[in-house]
Amino acid sequence: MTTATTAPAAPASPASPASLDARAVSAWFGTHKVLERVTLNMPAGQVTALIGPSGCGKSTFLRILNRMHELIPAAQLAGEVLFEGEDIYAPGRRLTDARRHIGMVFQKPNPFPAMSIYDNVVAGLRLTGVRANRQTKDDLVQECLSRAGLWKEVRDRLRQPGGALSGGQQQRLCIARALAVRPRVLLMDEPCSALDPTSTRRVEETIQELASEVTVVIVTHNMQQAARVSQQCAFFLAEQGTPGGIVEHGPTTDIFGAPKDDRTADYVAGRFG
Ligand SMILES: Nc1ncnc2c1ncn2[C@@H]1O[C@H](COP(=O)(O)OP(=O)(O)OP(=O)(O)O)[C@@H](O)[C@H]1O
Repeated sequence: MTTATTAPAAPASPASPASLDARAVSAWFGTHKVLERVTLNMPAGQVTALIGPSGCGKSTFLRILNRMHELIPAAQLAGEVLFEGEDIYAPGRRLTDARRHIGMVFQKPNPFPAMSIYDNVVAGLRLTGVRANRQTKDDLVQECLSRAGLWKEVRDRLRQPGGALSGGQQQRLCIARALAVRPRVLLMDEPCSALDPTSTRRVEETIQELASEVTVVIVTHNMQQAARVSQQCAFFLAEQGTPGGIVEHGPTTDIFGAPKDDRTADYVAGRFG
């Protein structure tokens, strides 16, 4: 752990959820345009689900929301992403600030397998240059594992390796690790696709419990999951030879119960994709 005096101290309590606003976001890989002017408001303290067939640009859009897209060679983008009204791509904005405020959980649970459960949770602090003393770390580990719905299962074995947990527990450990840097938004890219139904349910419960504390944006192929966990839903589609875009977005109850566009109705009913 770095103790450099310039490093920010770990905040004592969770931050409040923040809004994200994508404005006319387009994206390319080389000359291949994969998103066309996507505009979407992701309200603070709500779960927004991104749904749509494979290849329509959902993951690309998600990566743009915390500046991960720009790490891919030949990747480009246009448009704005407003975090509480401020463009994360504005000149002078630091990549590390976007990453600290906007965390990410990936499809496949990726804890550091040989590192202890405890050290996995605090690992994010080091990566984002935040300093914390032992007591602060102890408190943070308990709090984040509790928020991720894992504390009761691991409280007696915090020194065991993260890799020894089940897949569902590993994913909740990754959520705890992401929460340890106090993000105000959490992006989740198909977080349950590698999990069995019981673990999936547990992670879904965790997402619902977190929602009032951190804004969640989740990509999912599972329509039931989108309906269960989200309040807002955006349906992405890339029609033959065209870049992906949003066909329809709004309250999840409307997208599933009263979609305005026939393509949305067909997709949520499982008639394609
Ligand atoms: N690293 C990359 N290099 C080049 N093209 C890419 C890269 N990543 C994605 N693409 C292309 O961008 C388009 C959108 O992909 P993306 O993964 O964002 O879609 P998706 O809707 O998330 O798909 P899935 O549901 O299968 O994960 C696809 O045509 C894909 O081939």
